Amino acid sequence: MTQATLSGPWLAPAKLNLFLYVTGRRADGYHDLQTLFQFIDCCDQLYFALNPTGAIRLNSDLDFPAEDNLVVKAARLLQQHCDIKQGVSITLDKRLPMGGGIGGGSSNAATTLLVLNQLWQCQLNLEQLAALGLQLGADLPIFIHGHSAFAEGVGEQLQNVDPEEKWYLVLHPDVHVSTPSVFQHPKLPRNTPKRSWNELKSSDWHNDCQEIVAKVYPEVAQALGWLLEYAPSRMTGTGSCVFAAFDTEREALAVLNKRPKNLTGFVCKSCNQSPLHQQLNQIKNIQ
Ligand SMILES: C[C@@](CO)(OP(=O)(O)O)[C@H](O)COP(=O)(O)OP(=O)(O)OC[C@H]1O[C@@H](n2ccc(N)nc2=O)[C@H](O)[C@@H]1O
Ligand SMILES: Nc1ncnc2c1ncn2[C@@H]1O[C@H](COP(=O)(O)OP(=O)(O)O)[C@@H](O)[C@H]1O
Repeated sequence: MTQATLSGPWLAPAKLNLFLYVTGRRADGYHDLQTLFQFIDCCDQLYFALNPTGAIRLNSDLDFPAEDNLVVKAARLLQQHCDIKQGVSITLDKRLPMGGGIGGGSSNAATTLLVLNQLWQCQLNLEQLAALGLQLGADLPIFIHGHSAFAEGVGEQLQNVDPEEKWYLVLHPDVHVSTPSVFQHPKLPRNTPKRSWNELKSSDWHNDCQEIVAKVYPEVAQALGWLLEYAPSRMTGTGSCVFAAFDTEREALAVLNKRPKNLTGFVCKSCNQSPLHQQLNQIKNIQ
């Protein structure tokens, strides 16, 4: 595999939380969850160019400082952890909506860790990369892990599962929901009883954050109310995106095309192996 191919584009897929239950509050302020993660084939793209100077640079259209970007934080963390002398210029082609509960920022950071682990020859395994990633956010481990999972703890205890791969219509209400504000809300249900995967997989699926978020953000309530007319629908993560499953792309597109003008959305296919890990495996097979 040539260095040019390794430079990109590398995919950073989004995720859906097919269910999300808050089962307790921990002493460190975080909440224990039980959630089902599945990837979707909607992705940001990243490019990497190594340099000998040690500098880490980011090219992107995002309107906040590069130093606050999880991509730069991930590159710096790995560089320091492995005492790497090389630097990297990273180009981020942002396509995923931000603050929508589909994990774009965490996925960008996970792609950065996984790809730089190869390019800088750090030789960390997935477990070590996931532990490093967890320092940047609770959603990092699932993207490092790369397979759909039933997750517990803050999302770092992962059990591989294979939920049916469906077509999803995802609506993105025009609001940015802050994850900390949802977890700080006094009325968030925090004590849903823990259940086993066996029990959960055959029950109806819900999201414990949905009611609060729909109350605070009427845009989320409107999107959910509209989509529920067509199919069972839920919010992903702490919102703002809501989704419904369909058996075919055609059915999902037909509903998308009927949406009111003020709603944006997209249709995607879910997949149990992360599109990034599909790319990484291709490289392993070629090398
Ligand atoms: C809830 C989930 C479910 O997938 O989804 P998102 O909607 O954000 O994608 C995630 O666990 C979010 O993960 P992530 O977005 O990485 O959150 P973090 O940066 O680690 O946490 C932001 C803040 O949210 C709160 N937080 C987060 C996760 C958690 N299990 N309990 C919490 O109380 C904490 O106050 C924390 O400081
Ligand atoms: N590479 C990145 N992509 C998106 N958001 C980022 C990134 N780096 C840092 N952030 C910050 O994280 C916030 C939430 O990002 P995102 O992952 O899109 O949302 P969510 O956790 O709701 O899925 C953004 O509003 C932004 O302030």
